[in-house]
Amino acid sequence: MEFKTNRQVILASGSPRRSELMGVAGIPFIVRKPQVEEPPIREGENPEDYAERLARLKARDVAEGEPGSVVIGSDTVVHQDGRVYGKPSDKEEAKAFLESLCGSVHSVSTGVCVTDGDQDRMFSVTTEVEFRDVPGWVIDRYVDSGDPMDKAGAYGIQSGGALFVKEIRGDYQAVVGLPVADVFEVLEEMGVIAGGEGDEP
Ligand SMILES: Cc1cn([C@H]2C[C@H](O)[C@@H](COP(=O)(O)OP(=O)(O)OP(=O)(O)O)O2)c(=O)[nH]c1=O
Repeated sequence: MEFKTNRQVILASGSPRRSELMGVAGIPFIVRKPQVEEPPIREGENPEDYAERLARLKARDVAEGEPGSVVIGSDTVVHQDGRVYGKPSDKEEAKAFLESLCGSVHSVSTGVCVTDGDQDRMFSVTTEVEFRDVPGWVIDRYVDSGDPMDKAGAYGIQSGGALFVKEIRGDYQAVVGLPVADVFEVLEEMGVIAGGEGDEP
């Protein structure tokens, strides 16, 4: 499956997972990596708003140099009871994150910003993920694999982190990093996807 777009669509992301999801959905796109420092969450800011703010920073950064294009920025934040788990800074932190996430439910919020350089469309998608209790040595083995290090909450649900999952409620793709069905819907509403009503097929 491959859709056509009437404008260049740019994914403002260095994440291979996000590229893969755009490809699976058949949306033609190119990649530009945003050059932004991710600021920390503000006092009193909720995680969904934070994820949207970062998504907007990324989209805006890339959109500046790409007039006429539609740019998609995204950010994924893992959180539980008001505590935000970003990417772990080292293996010890990855282990601590996973130990506290195991045996309970946490939320994964992915913020998205789609901008045409003029208007920004922002939304976020939150998925609940329940982790089972996993023996300490399994966590150690997973941390040693290195997989957690570039991922929010120190796990990849699409990779070794799958071993922790008891149940998920919501959009799996949003946990991996991009709620691709929602992104498609926004692009369709913006008239970016060719072949819709009133368009030549
Ligand atoms: C929870 C979870 C996160 N992740 C990843 C998705 C994101 O790449 C990363 C969260 O960090 P982000 O800061 O959202 O994204 P990034 O820095 O990797 O990429 P970019 O800003 O260039 O778009 O965690 C998974 O791959 N699987 C998961 O199950």
